[in-house]
Amino acid sequence: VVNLQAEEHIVLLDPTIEQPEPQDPITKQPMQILDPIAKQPIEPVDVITQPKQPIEPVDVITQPNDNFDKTLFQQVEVTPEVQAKKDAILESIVSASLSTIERNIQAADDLDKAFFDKGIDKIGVSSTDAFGPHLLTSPQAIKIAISGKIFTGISKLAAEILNISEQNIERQLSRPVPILTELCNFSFLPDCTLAATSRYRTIDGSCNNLNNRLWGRSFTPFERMMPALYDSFDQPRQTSVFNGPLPLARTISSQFHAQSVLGDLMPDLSHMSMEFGQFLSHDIQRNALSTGYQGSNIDCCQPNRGDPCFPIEIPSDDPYYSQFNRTCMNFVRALPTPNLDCTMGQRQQLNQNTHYIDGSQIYGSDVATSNSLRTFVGGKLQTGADPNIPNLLPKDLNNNANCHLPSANSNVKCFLAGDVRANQQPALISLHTIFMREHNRIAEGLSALNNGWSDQILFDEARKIVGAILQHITYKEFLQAILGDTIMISYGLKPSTSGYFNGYASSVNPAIKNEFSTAAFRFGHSMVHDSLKYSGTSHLFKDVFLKPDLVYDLSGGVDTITKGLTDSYSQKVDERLSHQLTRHLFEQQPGFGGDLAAINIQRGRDHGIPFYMLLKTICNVDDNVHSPTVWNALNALYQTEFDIDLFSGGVSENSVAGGKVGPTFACIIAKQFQALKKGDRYFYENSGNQAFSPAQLDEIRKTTLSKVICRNTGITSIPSNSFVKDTGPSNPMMSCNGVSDIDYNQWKCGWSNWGPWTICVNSIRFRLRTCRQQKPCDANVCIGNAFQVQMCRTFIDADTSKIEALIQRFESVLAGQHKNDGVVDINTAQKALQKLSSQDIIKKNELDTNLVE
Ligand code: HEM
Ligand SMILES: [Ca+2]
Repeated sequence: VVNLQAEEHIVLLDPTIEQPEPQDPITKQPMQILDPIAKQPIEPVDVITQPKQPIEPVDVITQPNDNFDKTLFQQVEVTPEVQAKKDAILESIVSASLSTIERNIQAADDLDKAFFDKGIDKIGVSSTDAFGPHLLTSPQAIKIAISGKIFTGISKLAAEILNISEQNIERQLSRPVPILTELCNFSFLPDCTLAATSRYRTIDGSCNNLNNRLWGRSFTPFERMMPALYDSFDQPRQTSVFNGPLPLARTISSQFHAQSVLGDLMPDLSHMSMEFGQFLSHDIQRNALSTGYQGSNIDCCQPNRGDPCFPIEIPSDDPYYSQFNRTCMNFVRALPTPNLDCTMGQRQQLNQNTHYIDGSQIYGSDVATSNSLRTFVGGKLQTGADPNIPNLLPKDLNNNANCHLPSANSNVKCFLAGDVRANQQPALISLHTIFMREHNRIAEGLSALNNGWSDQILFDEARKIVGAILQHITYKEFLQAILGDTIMISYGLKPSTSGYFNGYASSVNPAIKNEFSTAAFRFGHSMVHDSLKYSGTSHLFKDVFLKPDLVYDLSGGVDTITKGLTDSYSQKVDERLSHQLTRHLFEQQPGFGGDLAAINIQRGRDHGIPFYMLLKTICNVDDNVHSPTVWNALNALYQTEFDIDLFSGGVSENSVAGGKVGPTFACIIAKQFQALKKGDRYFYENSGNQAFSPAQLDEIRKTTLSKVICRNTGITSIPSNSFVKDTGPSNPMMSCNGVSDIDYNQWKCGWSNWGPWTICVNSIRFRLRTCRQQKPCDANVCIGNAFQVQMCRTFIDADTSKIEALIQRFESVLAGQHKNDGVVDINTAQKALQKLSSQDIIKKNELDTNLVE
C-alpha cells in the first residue's frame, strides 16, 4: 500500500558499552529518531539506527504554514467555493507531508526490529504478561494499521498546521482527499451481486447492508457514540479536565475495584450467564492490538518505545505487586485504522471480527479461517483433538493459538476455533465445543433428510441455523437476564413469539460501538467468580487460564465444566472484581499476573473514551445511581467527577429494576443490541428472500441454551433456563432425556407423504400431497402430480375405458388448478369434482344399481 523508502539500517547493540551519538552521515549533526505521531524525539535507547539516506530535517509544520488561510477552518457553515478552497489546502498539506509521515512510521518499525533482534520483544506466550490470546493480532489488521498510522499522523499534522482544535477535528477534516483515499483499505468495495439474493451471510459480514457494503464486516473500525477525547489529538486520555494527571489505572483498580467477597454473589444468575456473555462478546468484537516486529509481543515496560506503548504504572505502595518490586505492567495501544469513510479525523480502532451476531467465534471472520475449520464433507466442522474423547475441537498443530501446554502430557494441545481467544480458559473452550457440536449435529440432521444437498449447502444451512440459535438465545435468554423487562421492551429487544420481525432498517449501522466494547460490555468481568466449579472441587482461574488440560480430563471435561457453570452463581455486577482477574490474570509466576480492571481503564484511555459523566448524560441517566459509599469512593480517587473512567463509573452503578447492570451500561448495551437487531439483514426473525420459512423460524424459537447443552453433552438434567441457577416452579429441572430437537422436517425438500383419500363421490376418490420447496430446497424438486385420482367402486359390466376417461378428465381439470408451488388444496379439488358431476357419464353411472364399494 505504502511506498516506503527502503532504508538500510545498521544496528549496533551492547547496552554495557557506551554508544556514540548517532550522527547524520552528511551533516555530521546528532540525529534524532522521530516518534511517528508525537514527533517527540525518541531517546535511541541502546539502539543505534543509521539510515544511509538521511531523514530530511524538513519541518512540515512550519514550512507551508503561512500560505494557508487558517481562518477558513474555524468556520462551520461554508459555501461550496470556500469548501473547495479548504479541500485544496488539505490536499496540499497531505501531499507535502505524506513522505515524512511514512518515514516516521518506518523509523518506528526499525525500532521494533531492533527490539526484536535484541530479544526483548519475543514471539509467543512467554512475554505476553497480562495479554495472552488477546494479542494475537491478524496480519490483515497489521496491514490496515499501516494506513491507520498514516491517516492518524496526517490528521494530527493538518490539525496542528491549521490550528484546528481537538473538538473540531472531525468536522473540519472529514473530507475525502484523493491521495489518501488511495491508501485507504476501505475504498475498495466488494461485489455484492451474489450476496444480494443469497440466503446466507458472507463469512466476513460484507454485503449484509447493500447500501453500505462494508458495514459490520470484519476488519472495519469500531464506531463511536461520542467523539473521542484524546490528549493532543491521538494520545491516550491522561489528563484531568482541570489539568494534572488522571489517577493511575492500577490505583483505581486496587482501591476501587477491590476483591469481590462471598456476599457479592448474584442472587439468581448462574456462572453460565458470565460465560455465555464472554462467548457472545467473542462473536462481535476483537480489538487489534499493536505487535512488534514479525508479530512479536512488544514489551512496553522497556523505556522509550513511543506510540505503541502505554504501560500501566504500578505505584510503589501497591497493596499487592509492591512485594514483588513490580512497577510496571505491560500494555500496548490498540492499532489505529482509517475510518470507514477514508477521511481524515480522529484516531479509530479496528474490530477484527464480524460485528454481527453470526457465530463468527465458531466459524471465523474470514474465508481462510472458515475453510481451515471445515471438513468439506457433509457440511461439518473439524473435530478430534483427542482420539479418546469424541468431538473435541480440532487441535492447533501450529500451536499458535497462545495457550500453555503441560510438559508432561504431549497429548494435550491447544484448540482451534473461529476466534483465537478460545483457549483463554476451559469454560470458554467448553462453550466453543458445544456449539461446534451443535453445528455438526444439525448438519447430520439435515443430511439425513436425503435432500441431496451438497457439503456447501449443508454447511451454509447448519451455519445459518446455529447463527439464528445464537441470536435467539442472546435476545430471549441472555439479554433478558441482564437487562430486565423494562429495558427489553423499551428498546424493542424482545423476540416475537410468532411471525416475522418487520423492523429491519438499512439505515442502521450495526457496528460495535467503542464505548460498548471498551467499557459497557466488559460488565461481565465483574461477574467472573474466583474459580470454576468442577464436580466436587473447583479450580481457581489463575490455575486454568490458557490451559486446555481440564477439557482433556477423561473423567470430566466439557460435561463437568458445563455442569459447574450452571451449578454455581455468578458474581454481582458491581465495582468489585475477583483477584483472579485483578492480580492473577494469565499469571505465569507469582506476582507477574495482569490486572484486568486496570487494563479496562487503560484501554478506555487508549481509545480516548470520554469520561463517565458524559455517557451518563447522553443516556439520560439521573443522578444518584450509585450508593453513597460507592460514589464517595469514586470521588475520593478522582479530582473531579468529570474525570471518572467509563468502566469504573458504569460498572459500579446500582442495577436497573429487573436487570443486572446499571442504567448507563444498560443504555449502551441496549442501543448496541438494538443496532445489531435492526441493522442485520440476516437477523433470524426477518422476512425476505434470505428468511427462514415461518415453520422453520418456529423451530428456532423453541431452542434454549439448556437444550443446546443437553443435545451436545452427556449431561442428564439441567435447569430449563441455564442462565438462572436456582430451580423451582419458574425454572424447573429439565431432563435431557428426550429433550426436543429441531424438527428437521421443516427443512425436508420434495413431496410430503400422501394425505388420506377423500370419500368416494361419483365413483372416484382422490388424495393430495404437498410439494415442500421452501428455501433452501431446489425450485424444481417435485416431479409428478400433487394429486392422485382413483376409481373407488367397481362396476359390474362397467365400461372401464369410460371410467378411465373420466379420471383423466378429472385430473386435467385439477391440473388446471395446479398452483405453481405444487399445492392443490382440497377446496379446489372438490369444486372440480362438482363440475364433473354434471357430466353425462357420471349421471349414467349413478343410475347403475350394481355399484360395489
Ligand atoms: C474469565 C473470564 C474473562 C477473562 C479472563 C477476560 C479477559 C479479557 C482480556 C484480557 C481482555 C482484553 C483487554 C484489553 O486488552 O483491552 C478482555 C476484553 C474484553 N472482555 Fe473479557 N474476559 C473474561 C470474561 C468476559 C465476560 C464475561 C465478558 C462480557 C460479558 C467480557 C467482555 C469483554 C469485552 C467486551 C472485551 C473487549 C473485547 C475486544 O474488543 O477486544 N469478558 N477480556
Ligand atoms: Ca460476529
